[in-house]
Amino acid sequence: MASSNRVHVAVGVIEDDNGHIFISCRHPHLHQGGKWEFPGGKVEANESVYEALCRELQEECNLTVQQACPLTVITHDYSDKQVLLDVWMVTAFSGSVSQQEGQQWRWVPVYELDAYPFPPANQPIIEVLQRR
Ligand SMILES: Nc1nc2c([nH]c(=O)n2[C@@H]2O[C@H](COP(=O)(O)OP(=O)(O)OP(=O)(O)O)[C@@H](O)[C@H]2O)c(=O)[nH]1
Ligand SMILES: [Mg+2]
Repeated sequence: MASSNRVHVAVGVIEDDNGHIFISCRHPHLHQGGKWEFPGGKVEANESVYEALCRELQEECNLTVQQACPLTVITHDYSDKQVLLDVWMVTAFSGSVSQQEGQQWRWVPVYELDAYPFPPANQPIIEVLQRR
């Protein structure tokens, strides 16, 4: 499949003051359903990645991004879909954060991330976080 079919996704690793990371469980009917994820979603036309990150985190988590910086970029080919994950570390935010779309969610310490099944594309993100 041509690279233009690759889905560009803005992904936010949100860390609270205790060093815990916000994760939620994807609805079963979605792509990679039942796996845990970092919040985020597709970058729309005419939108920067940062704008997409802010919009998705507002929609999905009721979180207003105040500061974020790029963490890593991952391309991954699933059998049914090609993705480019543009992963950002959210270092300052406001809002009463929770998952807004009925998904299970929790804050977990970085060393516990291994205990959760994530989509295969996420493994490098977890490694980057654990190496910091
Ligand atoms: N949000 C998010 N998506 C991920 C992660 N890892 C990963 O492979 N993806 C993939 O990225 C793609 C797009 O993410 P998404 O489903 O959140 O997109 P979205 O919020 O715009 O959803 P929508 O299509 O319902 O509007 C999905 O195919 C999903 O499987 C992750 O950690 N977080
Ligand atoms: Mg999403």
